[in-house]
Amino acid sequence: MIIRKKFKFEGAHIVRNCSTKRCKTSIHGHSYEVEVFFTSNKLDNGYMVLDFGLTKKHIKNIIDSFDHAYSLWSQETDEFKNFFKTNSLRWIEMPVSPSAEIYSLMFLKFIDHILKNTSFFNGEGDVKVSSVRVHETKTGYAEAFRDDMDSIELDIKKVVFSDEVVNEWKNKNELLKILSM
Ligand SMILES: Nc1nc2c(c(=O)[nH]1)N=C([C@H](O)[C@H](O)COP(=O)(O)OP(=O)(O)OP(=O)(O)O)CN2
Repeated sequence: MIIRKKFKFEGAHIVRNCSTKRCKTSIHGHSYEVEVFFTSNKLDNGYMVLDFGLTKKHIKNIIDSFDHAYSLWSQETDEFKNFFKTNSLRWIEMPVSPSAEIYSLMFLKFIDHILKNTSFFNGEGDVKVSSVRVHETKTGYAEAFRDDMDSIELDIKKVVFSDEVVNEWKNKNELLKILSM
């Protein structure tokens, strides 16, 4: 059985080295929709794969981190990076350029890590994230599956959230502990 929970964020970026000129040369934003798909080998005591409510804790925090935020590629120049870090409170620095493909793979990895390091107490089975679909526009999305997990090097421990982003996390200390595992 598979369930899906939808999240959204309003984010800004540049995707360097892509083919589309506007996309690679100018800061622009999207109203992203993120669909997260979960599977399990059994249903919990409420006959659910995973109560949707439980996804609104740490998983929602991670995706919402990118809301009203600039996704900053770590290979930008120091001048460019410093500009964002000194003039905008909400930013995320990431080791790979923020295409829709990368958002979907990165969220898949974060959610997989969170699920592996979270205990559930209502008879849940082996709950796994099976894929993450990131709609960048009304017409285009990317979807990352578990088989894609090692397709490119993307270490989530190298993703840096600005202080403002972290300080807005609900259950901040719990999530920081999970991310440090
Ligand atoms: N495979 C990908 N292609 C493109 C990505 C991406 O992440 N993965 N990103 C972009 C740009 O960010 C761009 O802003 C979105 O491109 P596009 O879908 O062409 O946007 P439009 O609104 O112009 O498209 P419509 O056809 O008008 O809906 C580019 N490509």
